[in-house]
Amino acid sequence: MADPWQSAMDHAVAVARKAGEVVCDALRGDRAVMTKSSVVDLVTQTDQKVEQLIIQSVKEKFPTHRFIGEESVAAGEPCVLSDSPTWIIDPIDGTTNFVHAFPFVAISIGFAINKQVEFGVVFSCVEDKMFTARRGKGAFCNGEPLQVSRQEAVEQAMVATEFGSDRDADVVDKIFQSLRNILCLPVHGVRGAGSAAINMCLVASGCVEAYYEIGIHVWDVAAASLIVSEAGGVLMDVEGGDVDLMSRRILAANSKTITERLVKAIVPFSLPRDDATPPKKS
Ligand SMILES: O=P(O)(O)OC[C@@]1(O)O[C@H](CO)[C@@H](O)[C@@H]1O
Ligand SMILES: [Mg+2]
Ligand SMILES: [Mg+2]
Repeated sequence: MADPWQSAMDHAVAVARKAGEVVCDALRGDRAVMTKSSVVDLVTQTDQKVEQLIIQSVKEKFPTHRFIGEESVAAGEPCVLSDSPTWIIDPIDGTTNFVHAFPFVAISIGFAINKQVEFGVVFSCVEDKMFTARRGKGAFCNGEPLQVSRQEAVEQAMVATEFGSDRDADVVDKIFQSLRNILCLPVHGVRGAGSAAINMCLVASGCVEAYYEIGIHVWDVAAASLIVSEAGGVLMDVEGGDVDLMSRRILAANSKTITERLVKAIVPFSLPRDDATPPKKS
């Protein structure tokens, strides 16, 4: 039976590539920086321009579809995932990297129906790596199949995480406690690309065994969550329960064995859910 969403996925790949050209052009020019939730939570006109490019392009082909876009939510749109076909968009995942021309920036486009991600596209545009996944049909990078690492020993694992943009001392302390616990398991190393989407694609590619973070948003991880699972990986909450893409917490890994060791090391804390934050519009 023909895949009813193949044309939508093809469109996502095409518009992600076009958005990547805009981002890479902007990397060669000036990048006016603005701030959002804190002085280190950055946004640029390129983030906003790319998100509008993607949304307008999709609306022309799929006028009844819904959207969750990082910069639209920042501007006051609700962050609500209904059963309707919904595009979950991070126009630039890794904006801080983009501002500093640190070469790991991704356009992330997830597509969900009945609250389940059906395809995911992450374009790491400086690397020119197009990561894709369709539910039940595998994960790929530039058309090559992806498979998570087969390493089951955490002591021989590489783990990815990020420090996030919260500079509250208590939150930073918890982040560092987790980092210390994990380093001392021990693990071979800890890395961070500066983008949740790229970190998760590194899990799917077998380059790191796991990625965890508390502070992410649904648009950071929706597309990459399917890329990880279709590459044979597992997704869960940092405390070991089912993953909840609206919870602002995620643990993506190559195996349950690795996740079980990491869950014991991570110091959990909770943040307001993405779908609990009231829209800013009056
Ligand atoms: O605001 P952005 O760039 O879309 O995303 C923020 C982000 O890059 O920052 C975190 C690193 O701390 C990542 O987990 C997340 O993807
Ligand atoms: Mg992001
Ligand atoms: Mg972003």
